[in-house]
Amino acid sequence: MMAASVRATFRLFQPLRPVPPMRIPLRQPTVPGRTTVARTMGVLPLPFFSKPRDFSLPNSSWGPEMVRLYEHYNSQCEVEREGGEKQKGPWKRLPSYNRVLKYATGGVYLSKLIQSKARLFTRNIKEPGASFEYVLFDNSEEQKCVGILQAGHLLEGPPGFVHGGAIATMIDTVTGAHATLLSGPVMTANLNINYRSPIPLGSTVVLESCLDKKEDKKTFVTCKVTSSNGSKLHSEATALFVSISVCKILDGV
Ligand SMILES: CCCCCCCC(=O)SCCNC(=O)CCNC(=O)[C@H](O)C(C)(C)COP(=O)(O)OP(=O)(O)OC[C@H]1O[C@@H](n2cnc3c(N)ncnc32)[C@H](O)[C@@H]1OP(=O)(O)O
Repeated sequence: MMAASVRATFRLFQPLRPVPPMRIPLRQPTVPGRTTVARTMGVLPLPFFSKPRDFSLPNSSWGPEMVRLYEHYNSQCEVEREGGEKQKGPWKRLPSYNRVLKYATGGVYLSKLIQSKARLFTRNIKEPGASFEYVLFDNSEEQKCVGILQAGHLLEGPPGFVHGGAIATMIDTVTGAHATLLSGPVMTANLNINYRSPIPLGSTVVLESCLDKKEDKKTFVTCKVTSSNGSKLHSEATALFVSISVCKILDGV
């Protein structure tokens, strides 16, 4: 019964795009001599619904390079035409939440129904600036996705530098989000990374994911991690994502 209702809710799934909150019919008590009136309620009471916090907006832990790069891409999300009219620009900022499924269903605590303590790995540390501070921007025309990452002190690997697993996590996150935008629900099948130069802890880097090719269920992307001014190559990667059916995840794959 629960699995069926979860599956029904999942039909609303739209990767990285919020859907409006569910409107639930609420029955009024029947008044003698009148028919039952149904009205709708905006959202269900807590704990089932709440407004998710977008973690990809600037906070006080962001350093000048992180802010500069954010503003660089954010200013291209909306452009002003000659008459002062605003229109969509080439880039789109992707909002980010600490529960993927909660967001995908417009605030429904779907992941609570599946696993109450589940949190997105890259958004599970509350202290701002301590781990992954990042924001993603997508350029659908150029089939590119950019991630700006400020790597916090909890991501240490070699003394003073970022852990290779943390770098892999961010590459997987940027390429995974990109592949999802390109192909719908996917899972990482293969990720190959060459680490070229270490990333100093606390620094800001840019991850650029580009579509290589699509073949049936397979989406191939490449990714480069560079210093914030682009002068140093830190890592380069290739990744393969395979399209999956969302029901497969619910059935335990
Ligand atoms: C918004 C936040 C974004 C975060 C993104 C994070 C993404 C993740 O981390 S996902 C977690 C890590 N990944 C996993 O756990 C995946 C585990 N693996 C699986 O579930 C499955 O093996 C899966 C889904 C990848 C592929 O299974 P399945 O759907 O049965 O694919 P299958 O039909 O066998 O293969 C499809 C094609 O892909 C190819 N393929 C599958 N796996 C691989 C692989 N590892 N390497 C190379 N090719 C592969 C097959 O050869 C086949 O190719 P072709 O069509 O040319 O014959």
